[in-house]
Amino acid sequence: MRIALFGYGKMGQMIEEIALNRGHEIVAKIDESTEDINFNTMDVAIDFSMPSAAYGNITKCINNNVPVISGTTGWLDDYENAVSLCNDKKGAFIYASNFSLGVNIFFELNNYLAKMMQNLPEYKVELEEIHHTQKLDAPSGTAITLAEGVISNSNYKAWKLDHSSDETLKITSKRIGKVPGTHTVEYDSVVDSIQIKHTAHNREGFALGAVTAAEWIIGKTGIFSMRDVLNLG
Ligand SMILES: NC(=O)C1=CN([C@@H]2O[C@H](COP(=O)(O)OP(=O)(O)OC[C@H]3O[C@@H](n4cnc5c(N)ncnc54)[C@H](OP(=O)(O)O)[C@@H]3O)[C@@H](O)[C@H]2O)C=CC1
Ligand SMILES: O=C(O)C1=N[C@H](C(=O)O)C[C@H](O)C1
Repeated sequence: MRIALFGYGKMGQMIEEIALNRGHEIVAKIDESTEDINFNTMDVAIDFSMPSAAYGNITKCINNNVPVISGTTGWLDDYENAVSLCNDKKGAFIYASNFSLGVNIFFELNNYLAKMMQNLPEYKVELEEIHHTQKLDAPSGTAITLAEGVISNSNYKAWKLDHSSDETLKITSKRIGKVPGTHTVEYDSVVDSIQIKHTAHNREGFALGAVTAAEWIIGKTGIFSMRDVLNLG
Protein backbone atom coordinates (compact mmCIF):
# COMPACT_ATOMS: atom_id res chain seq x y z
CA MET A 1 0.00 0.00 0.00
CA ARG A 2 1.30 3.46 -0.91
CA ILE A 3 0.81 5.72 2.12
CA ALA A 4 1.11 9.52 2.30
CA LEU A 5 1.79 10.97 5.74
CA PHE A 6 0.25 14.35 6.47
CA GLY A 7 2.24 15.38 9.53
CA TYR A 8 5.69 13.92 10.09
CA GLY A 9 6.16 14.66 13.77
CA LYS A 10 6.11 12.21 16.69
CA MET A 11 3.19 10.23 15.32
CA GLY A 12 4.07 10.48 11.62
CA GLN A 13 7.51 9.00 12.32
CA MET A 14 6.10 6.18 14.44
CA ILE A 15 3.53 5.38 11.73
CA GLU A 16 6.28 5.28 9.11
CA GLU A 17 8.22 2.71 11.16
CA ILE A 18 5.20 0.45 11.63
CA ALA A 19 3.99 0.84 8.03
CA LEU A 20 7.42 -0.11 6.62
CA ASN A 21 7.58 -3.13 8.94
CA ARG A 22 4.21 -4.25 7.55
CA GLY A 23 5.47 -4.02 3.96
CA HIS A 24 3.96 -0.68 2.97
CA GLU A 25 5.60 2.20 1.13
CA ILE A 26 5.69 5.82 2.28
CA VAL A 27 5.27 7.97 -0.83
CA ALA A 28 5.00 11.41 0.78
CA LYS A 29 5.81 13.09 4.10
CA ILE A 30 3.96 16.39 4.23
CA ASP A 31 4.81 18.71 7.08
CA GLU A 32 3.36 21.99 5.90
CA SER A 33 0.50 23.44 3.91
CA THR A 34 1.41 23.14 0.23
CA GLU A 35 -0.39 23.01 -3.13
CA ASP A 36 2.38 20.85 -4.57
CA ILE A 37 1.11 17.35 -3.71
CA ASN A 38 0.73 14.56 -6.27
CA PHE A 39 -2.33 12.67 -5.06
CA ASN A 40 -1.99 10.09 -7.87
CA THR A 41 0.99 8.50 -6.11
CA MET A 42 -0.94 7.48 -2.97
CA ASP A 43 -3.47 4.74 -2.12
CA VAL A 44 -4.31 6.22 1.28
CA ALA A 45 -3.43 9.26 3.40
CA ILE A 46 -2.82 9.26 7.16
CA ASP A 47 -3.13 12.65 8.84
CA PHE A 48 -1.54 13.25 12.24
CA SER A 49 -0.80 16.95 11.87
CA MET A 50 -2.08 19.91 13.86
CA PRO A 51 -5.52 21.13 14.93
CA SER A 52 -5.24 24.10 12.52
CA ALA A 53 -4.12 21.91 9.58
CA ALA A 54 -6.21 18.74 9.79
CA TYR A 55 -9.42 19.92 8.12
CA GLY A 56 -7.52 21.35 5.13
CA ASN A 57 -5.54 18.14 4.73
CA ILE A 58 -8.64 15.95 4.98
CA THR A 59 -10.64 18.00 2.43
CA LYS A 60 -7.72 17.98 -0.06
CA CYS A 61 -7.53 14.17 0.17
CA ILE A 62 -11.29 13.70 -0.22
CA ASN A 63 -11.40 16.14 -3.16
CA ASN A 64 -8.65 14.09 -4.81
CA ASN A 65 -10.37 10.72 -4.22
CA VAL A 66 -7.80 9.55 -1.67
CA PRO A 67 -9.18 7.64 1.38
CA VAL A 68 -8.08 9.42 4.54
CA ILE A 69 -7.43 8.35 8.11
CA SER A 70 -7.16 11.22 10.58
CA GLY A 71 -6.00 11.05 14.18
CA THR A 72 -5.42 14.75 14.62
CA THR A 73 -7.39 16.14 17.56
CA GLY A 74 -8.71 19.64 18.24
CA TRP A 75 -10.40 20.33 14.86
CA LEU A 76 -13.83 18.78 15.46
CA ASP A 77 -15.84 21.98 14.91
CA ASP A 78 -15.36 21.09 11.23
CA TYR A 79 -16.06 17.34 11.56
CA GLU A 80 -19.63 17.52 10.14
CA ASN A 81 -18.34 19.54 7.15
CA ALA A 82 -15.77 16.82 6.46
CA VAL A 83 -18.52 14.18 6.69
CA SER A 84 -20.75 16.11 4.23
CA LEU A 85 -17.91 16.54 1.76
CA CYS A 86 -17.00 12.86 2.01
CA ASN A 87 -20.62 11.83 1.39
CA ASP A 88 -20.94 14.24 -1.58
CA LYS A 89 -17.72 12.96 -3.15
CA LYS A 90 -18.39 9.30 -2.26
CA GLY A 91 -15.03 9.21 -0.51
CA ALA A 92 -13.74 7.22 2.44
CA PHE A 93 -12.85 8.73 5.80
CA ILE A 94 -12.09 7.66 9.37
CA TYR A 95 -11.48 10.01 12.27
CA ALA A 96 -10.66 8.55 15.68
CA SER A 97 -9.64 10.50 18.75
CA ASN A 98 -7.58 7.45 19.65
CA PHE A 99 -6.52 4.60 17.33
CA SER A 100 -5.15 2.21 19.95
CA LEU A 101 -6.87 -1.12 20.51
CA GLY A 102 -6.63 -0.64 24.29
CA VAL A 103 -8.36 2.73 24.28
CA ASN A 104 -11.11 1.49 21.98
CA ILE A 105 -11.81 -1.33 24.44
CA PHE A 106 -11.68 1.30 27.21
CA PHE A 107 -14.32 3.34 25.31
CA GLU A 108 -16.64 0.30 25.33
CA LEU A 109 -15.99 -0.25 29.05
CA ASN A 110 -16.69 3.43 29.74
CA ASN A 111 -20.06 3.24 27.94
CA TYR A 112 -20.99 0.06 29.81
CA LEU A 113 -20.02 1.52 33.19
CA ALA A 114 -21.88 4.77 32.46
CA LYS A 115 -25.05 2.79 31.70
CA MET A 116 -24.74 0.92 35.02
CA MET A 117 -24.19 4.17 36.95
CA GLN A 118 -26.90 6.26 35.29
CA ASN A 119 -29.52 5.78 38.05
CA LEU A 120 -27.07 6.08 40.97
CA PRO A 121 -26.99 9.81 41.83
CA GLU A 122 -24.89 9.16 44.96
CA TYR A 123 -21.88 8.75 42.62
CA LYS A 124 -20.35 11.84 41.01
CA VAL A 125 -18.31 11.24 37.88
CA GLU A 126 -15.21 13.12 36.71
CA LEU A 127 -12.60 12.62 33.98
CA GLU A 128 -8.88 13.30 34.01
CA GLU A 129 -6.37 13.21 31.17
CA ILE A 130 -2.58 13.58 31.39
CA HIS A 131 -0.35 14.26 28.37
CA HIS A 132 3.10 15.56 27.48
CA THR A 133 3.80 19.28 27.60
CA GLN A 134 3.98 19.64 23.77
CA LYS A 135 0.31 18.83 23.34
CA LEU A 136 -1.55 21.76 21.73
CA ASP A 137 -5.17 20.95 22.57
CA ALA A 138 -7.03 20.44 25.84
CA PRO A 139 -8.91 18.46 26.76
CA SER A 140 -7.57 15.57 24.71
CA GLY A 141 -9.71 14.14 21.93
CA THR A 142 -9.83 10.87 23.86
CA ALA A 143 -11.19 12.63 26.96
CA ILE A 144 -13.88 14.25 24.79
CA THR A 145 -14.91 10.83 23.41
CA LEU A 146 -15.03 9.45 26.98
CA ALA A 147 -17.11 12.45 28.11
CA GLU A 148 -19.52 11.94 25.21
CA GLY A 149 -19.87 8.30 26.27
CA VAL A 150 -20.76 9.34 29.83
CA ILE A 151 -23.08 12.13 28.67
CA SER A 152 -25.06 9.88 26.33
CA ASN A 153 -25.74 7.54 29.27
CA SER A 154 -26.41 10.08 32.05
CA ASN A 155 -28.22 13.31 32.91
CA TYR A 156 -25.21 15.47 32.08
CA LYS A 157 -25.84 17.86 29.19
CA ALA A 158 -22.23 18.80 28.38
CA TRP A 159 -18.63 18.58 29.56
CA LYS A 160 -16.51 21.47 30.80
CA LEU A 161 -12.77 21.83 31.25
CA ASP A 162 -11.86 22.24 34.94
CA HIS A 163 -15.42 23.02 36.07
CA SER A 164 -18.38 20.95 37.09
CA SER A 165 -21.98 21.58 38.00
CA ASP A 166 -25.08 19.42 38.17
CA GLU A 167 -25.35 19.79 34.40
CA THR A 168 -21.72 19.74 33.30
CA LEU A 169 -19.21 16.94 33.55
CA LYS A 170 -15.77 18.02 34.70
CA ILE A 171 -12.65 17.15 32.69
CA THR A 172 -9.28 17.91 34.25
CA SER A 173 -6.30 18.23 31.85
CA LYS A 174 -2.73 17.93 33.09
CA ARG A 175 0.43 18.45 31.03
CA ILE A 176 3.43 16.62 32.52
CA GLY A 177 6.80 15.74 30.98
CA LYS A 178 6.64 13.20 28.16
CA VAL A 179 3.48 11.34 29.20
CA PRO A 180 2.10 9.63 26.02
CA GLY A 181 -1.51 9.63 27.29
CA THR A 182 -3.31 8.60 30.50
CA HIS A 183 -7.09 8.76 30.89
CA THR A 184 -9.12 8.11 34.04
CA VAL A 185 -12.87 8.02 34.62
CA GLU A 186 -13.83 8.10 38.29
CA TYR A 187 -17.18 7.67 40.03
CA ASP A 188 -16.93 8.89 43.61
CA SER A 189 -19.40 8.60 46.49
CA VAL A 190 -19.16 9.17 50.24
CA VAL A 191 -18.50 5.49 50.84
CA ASP A 192 -16.26 4.45 47.94
CA SER A 193 -15.02 5.18 44.47
CA ILE A 194 -14.79 3.28 41.18
CA GLN A 195 -12.03 4.11 38.73
CA ILE A 196 -11.27 2.93 35.22
CA LYS A 197 -7.96 3.99 33.74
CA HIS A 198 -6.03 3.57 30.49
CA THR A 199 -2.29 4.25 30.41
CA ALA A 200 -0.40 4.36 27.11
CA HIS A 201 3.22 3.28 27.66
CA ASN A 202 4.34 4.71 24.29
CA ARG A 203 2.86 5.77 20.90
CA GLU A 204 3.06 2.36 19.20
CA GLY A 205 -0.56 1.41 19.87
CA PHE A 206 -1.85 4.64 18.31
CA ALA A 207 0.35 4.18 15.23
CA LEU A 208 -0.47 0.49 14.75
CA GLY A 209 -4.19 1.30 14.96
CA ALA A 210 -3.85 4.03 12.33
CA VAL A 211 -1.99 1.72 9.91
CA THR A 212 -4.56 -1.03 10.52
CA ALA A 213 -7.35 1.45 9.73
CA ALA A 214 -5.54 2.48 6.52
CA GLU A 215 -5.25 -1.17 5.45
CA TRP A 216 -8.94 -1.73 6.27
CA ILE A 217 -10.35 1.29 4.40
CA ILE A 218 -8.90 0.48 0.98
CA GLY A 219 -11.71 -0.26 -1.47
CA LYS A 220 -14.45 1.07 0.86
CA THR A 221 -16.70 4.13 0.54
CA GLY A 222 -18.20 5.97 3.49
CA ILE A 223 -17.55 7.38 6.95
CA PHE A 224 -16.26 4.82 9.41
CA SER A 225 -14.97 4.56 12.96
CA MET A 226 -12.51 2.39 14.85
CA ARG A 227 -15.51 0.36 16.05
CA ASP A 228 -15.95 -0.69 12.42
CA VAL A 229 -12.25 -1.39 11.90
CA LEU A 230 -11.95 -3.44 15.10
CA ASN A 231 -15.37 -5.06 14.64
CA LEU A 232 -16.41 -4.08 18.17
CA GLY A 233 -20.12 -4.26 17.43
N1 LIG B 1 -5.88 9.71 17.40
C1 LIG B 1 -4.79 9.20 18.00
O1 LIG B 1 -4.68 7.99 18.25
C2 LIG B 1 -3.66 10.13 18.34
C3 LIG B 1 -3.77 11.44 18.00
N2 LIG B 1 -2.73 12.28 18.18
C4 LIG B 1 -2.90 13.62 17.64
O2 LIG B 1 -2.16 13.70 16.43
C5 LIG B 1 -1.68 15.02 16.23
C6 LIG B 1 -0.18 15.00 15.99
O3 LIG B 1 0.46 14.53 17.14
P1 LIG B 1 2.07 14.48 17.21
O4 LIG B 1 2.62 13.71 16.08
O5 LIG B 1 2.36 14.06 18.60
O6 LIG B 1 2.42 16.03 17.02
P2 LIG B 1 3.78 16.66 16.47
O7 LIG B 1 3.73 18.10 16.86
O8 LIG B 1 4.94 15.85 16.88
O9 LIG B 1 3.64 16.55 14.89
C7 LIG B 1 2.76 17.33 14.14
C8 LIG B 1 3.40 17.56 12.79
O10 LIG B 1 2.47 18.21 11.90
C9 LIG B 1 3.23 19.10 11.12
N3 LIG B 1 2.41 20.10 10.44
C10 LIG B 1 2.23 21.42 10.69
N4 LIG B 1 1.41 21.97 9.77
C11 LIG B 1 1.07 20.98 8.90
C12 LIG B 1 0.28 20.92 7.72
N5 LIG B 1 -0.38 22.01 7.25
N6 LIG B 1 0.14 19.74 7.08
C13 LIG B 1 0.79 18.64 7.54
N7 LIG B 1 1.58 18.65 8.64
C14 LIG B 1 1.70 19.79 9.32
C15 LIG B 1 4.24 19.70 12.10
O11 LIG B 1 5.32 20.29 11.39
P3 LIG B 1 6.13 21.50 12.09
O12 LIG B 1 6.71 20.94 13.33
O13 LIG B 1 7.14 21.83 11.02
O14 LIG B 1 5.12 22.58 12.34
C16 LIG B 1 4.65 18.46 12.88
O15 LIG B 1 5.73 17.79 12.28
C17 LIG B 1 -2.15 15.81 17.45
O16 LIG B 1 -3.36 16.46 17.15
C18 LIG B 1 -2.40 14.73 18.50
O17 LIG B 1 -3.36 15.11 19.45
C19 LIG B 1 -1.57 11.87 18.74
C20 LIG B 1 -1.41 10.58 19.14
C21 LIG B 1 -2.47 9.60 18.97
O1 LIG C 1 -1.44 14.50 21.58
C1 LIG C 1 -1.23 13.31 21.93
O2 LIG C 1 -0.11 12.90 22.19
C2 LIG C 1 -2.39 12.40 21.96
N1 LIG C 1 -3.52 12.81 21.50
C3 LIG C 1 -4.72 12.08 21.38
C4 LIG C 1 -5.83 12.77 22.17
O3 LIG C 1 -5.91 14.01 22.13
O4 LIG C 1 -6.66 12.08 22.76
C5 LIG C 1 -4.56 10.61 21.68
C6 LIG C 1 -3.50 10.25 22.66
O5 LIG C 1 -4.00 10.35 23.95
C7 LIG C 1 -2.20 11.02 22.47
